[in-house]
Amino acid sequence: MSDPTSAPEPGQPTTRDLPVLFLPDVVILPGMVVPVELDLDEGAARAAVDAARTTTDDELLVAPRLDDRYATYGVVARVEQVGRFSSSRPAAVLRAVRRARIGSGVPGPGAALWVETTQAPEPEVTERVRELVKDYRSLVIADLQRREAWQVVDQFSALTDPDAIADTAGWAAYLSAERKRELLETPDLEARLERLVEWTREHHAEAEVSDRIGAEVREGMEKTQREYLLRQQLAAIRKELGEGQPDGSDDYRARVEALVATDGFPAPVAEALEREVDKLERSSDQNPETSWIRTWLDTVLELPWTKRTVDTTDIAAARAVLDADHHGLEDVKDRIVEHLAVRARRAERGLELVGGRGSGAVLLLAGPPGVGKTSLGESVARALGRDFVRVALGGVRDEAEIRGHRRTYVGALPGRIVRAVKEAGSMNPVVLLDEVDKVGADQRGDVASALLEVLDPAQNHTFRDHYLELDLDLSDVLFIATANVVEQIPGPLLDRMELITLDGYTEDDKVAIARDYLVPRQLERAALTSDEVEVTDDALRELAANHTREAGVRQLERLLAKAFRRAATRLAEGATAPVRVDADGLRDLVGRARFTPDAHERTSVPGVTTGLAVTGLGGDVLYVEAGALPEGSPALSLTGQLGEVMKESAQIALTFVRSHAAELGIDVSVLDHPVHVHVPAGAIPKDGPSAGITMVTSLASLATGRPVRGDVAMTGEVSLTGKVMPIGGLKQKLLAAQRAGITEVFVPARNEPDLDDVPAEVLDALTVHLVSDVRDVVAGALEPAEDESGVRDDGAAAAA
Ligand SMILES: Nc1ncnc2c1ncn2[C@@H]1O[C@H](COP(=O)(O)OP(=O)(O)OP(=O)(O)O)[C@@H](O)[C@H]1O
Repeated sequence: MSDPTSAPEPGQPTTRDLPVLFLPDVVILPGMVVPVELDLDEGAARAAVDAARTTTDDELLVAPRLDDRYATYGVVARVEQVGRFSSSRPAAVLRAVRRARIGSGVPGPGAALWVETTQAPEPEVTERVRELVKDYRSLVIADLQRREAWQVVDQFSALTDPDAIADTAGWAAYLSAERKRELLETPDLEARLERLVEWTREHHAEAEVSDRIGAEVREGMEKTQREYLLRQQLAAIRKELGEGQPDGSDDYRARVEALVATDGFPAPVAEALEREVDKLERSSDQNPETSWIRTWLDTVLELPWTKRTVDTTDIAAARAVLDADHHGLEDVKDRIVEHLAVRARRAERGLELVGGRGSGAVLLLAGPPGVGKTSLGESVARALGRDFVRVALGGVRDEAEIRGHRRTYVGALPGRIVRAVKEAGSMNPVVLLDEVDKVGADQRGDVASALLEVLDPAQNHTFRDHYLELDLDLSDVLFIATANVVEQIPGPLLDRMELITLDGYTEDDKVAIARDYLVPRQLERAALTSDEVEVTDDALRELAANHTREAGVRQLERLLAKAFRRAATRLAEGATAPVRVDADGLRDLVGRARFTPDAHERTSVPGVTTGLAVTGLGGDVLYVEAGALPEGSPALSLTGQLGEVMKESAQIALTFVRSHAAELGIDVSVLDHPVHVHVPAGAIPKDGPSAGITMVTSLASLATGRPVRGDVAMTGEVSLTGKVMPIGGLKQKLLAAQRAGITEVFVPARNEPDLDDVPAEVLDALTVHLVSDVRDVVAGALEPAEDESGVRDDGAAAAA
């Protein structure tokens, strides 16, 4: 046991007995100055401080109080001052001087507990220690900005002794009492610094992460708060201006939630809607994107995602609807009904519709204007109990019209297909694609290929509109296409469709259609009744024959409308009802007849022949004129906007006539002169091979000087050897011939089967010559020869 009152000899490892003060919760390291409350621990603190007064340097040992054992080390501390805290509780200020090992308890004066203490040896300052001190310093300095570190920095900026530097850890708020105790109990400087550096580095890294997170959170909060404030202000300004709800996002949220909750709502669409509403709620009103999002939401919300109508499966009832809406067209109605029956059956068996002709996928109604294609489409919808929409494709040049513009375009819209479905209000409407022959392919993307995707049952259950960016199921849509000229439909598109042709009506048909459908409808439009206006069949026939010359009934319907407007005016002016619309009175009501049979007049000159052609407007008569040109002109001049094929026909015809002059009874010298072939009307482009025999006849007529008979018309391709080859559109051509007042026609023998489609009424009115050699045409079509001299004179006249 050592002398408790003597101070340690310098340089000696000293052992002294000192009163001890165990402090709970705090760990004091050498170098620290701390106040201690004296009432602490039921007077034990006061006893220890009092006892310290009895030692040489007013010293005592301060050590942490542990739960499970005695601490092995403490610090020797000097009592600097005894007084009161500002709270007036008694306290002492202790300065911790050095580390000391705690030995066993010893008896001592006063109430205090005394122990034997051994001063820790002077630590060795190794190279490693210096490095560690450097690390520690730099870590602490890096931490300068951090509040937790300031006390430490404060303490050690003046220090040079590594041991003292290491013990500044006592101030570090980031070290737990546990760790500080460990530092206290590690007298070995190197080991102590190692631990300290490791823990400081750990803290440093953690602090960095938490700083970063803190900064991000702060920034985010500032931004949201700012936006919130701005929006509140904006709402207030709007309210002042009386502009109402500035931001309908709540409204959208509710609408979306209500909609996606409906049965069978497609999940991907629901997701997309929710995503967009989220976006809307996050974005501010000034953002241009906000209005795009709104428009998009409006579009998607208005689509009939889950709505569909139930098809009428009663085929007889469907037929009855078609019959009620349209006169005649028996074969067309048969085909439509068959198509519907197959569709219904496939649907019942759960079979998919497949593309290709006759597959039942898409109907194509082809024919001239006004024959009822559009109204048949409407009828089909009515027969099935489906909604009906018409999509006009005429003049569509841009793929985006079909498939929509991407949303990033200014004023972007969904394509026509999506708009049609929206307009229909159900997912299984009848969509009439009007005038598919008028779509074009150009540099802006291929309209036809977009349509292919729409019509192809293999693809159209996931049709993707650029604007919606969602899959739309079109597989239940019944597409019906219409076209005037089948040849102008892009091949791949035509391949997917089931073609039904409507060739036009006979005069009898027109009279019946007018009487049963057009007259009642137009009377109603003019607010007239059948008691007020009486229309005779003769008047209708006269209108169909001489006031109009068309395959369909569009013009006829217009003239009826005109007649009824006049009739209404007359009634208003006091005429007595009923006003009679008869053949004689037509001139007053609709003006003069515009079409009178003119073939006789046109063909009275040698070199002019009546041909038959099919145009976009249906069948028509067309005249081929041949004339001789003066010497020195090109051998063959062709005018009338003829296409390549038609020009070749003219050359073939000329070659044939020249080389068979003798057989045809022609003076070949006339044809040695240059020849001009013209096909009026000059403004309309024409093409095709079917005017071949007409050209031969014209040239033969020119060369013989014998005019072509005015009651004759013809159609047929010709070969260089004079064979007559088959042509298309026979029914339309014969209808046109009858309309034009022709009574005899020459047609290719190989077209005979097509005569089955021609209405009996037309065949009754026409004498049809089936020919396979053009010489028979020439023989039958030219007026009989007069005497030799007369012929020459006529020929010369025509040539001049
Ligand atoms: N067989 C018919 N029975 C009754 N009405 C008919 C018949 N054919 C045509 N119509 C009537 O003639 C009018 C013209 O028909 P529609 O507009 O359907 O012709 P379209 O062939 O579609 O012509 P476009 O090719 O110009 O579209 C309609 O009012 C239609 O009801």
